[in-house]
Amino acid sequence: MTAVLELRGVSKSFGRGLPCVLTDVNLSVQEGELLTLLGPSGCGKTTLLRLVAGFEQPDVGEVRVAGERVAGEGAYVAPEQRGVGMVFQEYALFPHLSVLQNVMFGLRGRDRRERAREVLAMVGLTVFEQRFPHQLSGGQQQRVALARALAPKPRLLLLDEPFSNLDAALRHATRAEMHSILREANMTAVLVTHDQEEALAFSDRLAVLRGGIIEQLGAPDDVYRTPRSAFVASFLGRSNLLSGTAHGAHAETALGEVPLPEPLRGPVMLSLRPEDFRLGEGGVPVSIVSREYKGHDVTYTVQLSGLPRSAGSLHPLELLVQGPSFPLLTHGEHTTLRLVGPAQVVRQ
Ligand SMILES: Nc1ncnc2c1ncn2[C@@H]1O[C@H](COP(=O)(O)OP(=O)(O)OP(=O)(O)O)[C@@H](O)[C@H]1O
Repeated sequence: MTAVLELRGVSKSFGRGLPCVLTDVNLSVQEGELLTLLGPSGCGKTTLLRLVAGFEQPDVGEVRVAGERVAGEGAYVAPEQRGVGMVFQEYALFPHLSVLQNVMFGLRGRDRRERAREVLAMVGLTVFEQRFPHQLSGGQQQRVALARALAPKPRLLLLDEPFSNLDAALRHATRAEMHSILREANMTAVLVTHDQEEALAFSDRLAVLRGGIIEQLGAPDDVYRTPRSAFVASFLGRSNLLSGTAHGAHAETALGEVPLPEPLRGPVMLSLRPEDFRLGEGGVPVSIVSREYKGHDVTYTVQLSGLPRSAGSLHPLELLVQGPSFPLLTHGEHTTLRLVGPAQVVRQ
């Protein structure tokens, strides 16, 4: 099967002697796949999208769209020739054109009106076709932008933080709608976001970027359950990073013996998710330091009691633990803590 998008050994810097914004990026996206690029501000997400769109050129490596080399090794195909559509954070609609005219803009041929109406129906905006952008909500404007990007039947769609201008409730609804529209159209898309919840909910696979390097790539549940580095463990969800010494199937830690996913020896760093603990069901004694009440559950910060302070640390070990929202535990309360989920060995 030919990948719709393929990046091979792509590196990019913005001037001689300046550090690489992207380093040796290899990535392929299959037909109908929704892939998310996730990472902190400045890690190179937008630069990667701009390279795919054709607004930037790689220093090294190549970009292929549907098997055709569009950049690298002397090749350069202009953005408008790549068959790549884009949706941005700011919807970039023409304020003086109606919804229908906005979607028709850029289409050629006698059937442009029919095609525009077809995509407006796809995004559920047929009744608004004569309105102007300012007469629509943010979520509706974003759907017009999506319709406009889909209208020329692109081979690939790039979505750059498309939901970040919307408030929380609308962001959630628009994301779900956009997801089902893209699925229905069997569209191949790359989404850029720094929002981990969005990446987990939206994608078939996600790539976590750090300093221009893909640190981990995989299905959202795989990356969440088996982060390979301390950075991925902490960036995608919350994690407790705990050092220990591995003796085969177990590691000796401040929490006692923790089972390892595979036998190891020597110093290790473990990632333990807050939801993989139970409070009040035996284990080591702890006290509640603080709590963050979230309605459906609570995240407690707990402190291990009665343990010697770890070497070199001035503070007793504190851990994040997710618990049920009823009954609530209060500050200073003493209870017990037991690890019930798997520990993951991560590199620092
Ligand atoms: N045209 C440019 N000239 C020089 N440096 C640039 C240029 N565009 C981006 N950079 C630098 O490249 C790095 C990556 O920027 P990029 O916009 O790709 O990051 P990002 O992950 O999308 O960040 P954000 O989430 O904040 O949008 C940053 O350090 C930025 O300052």
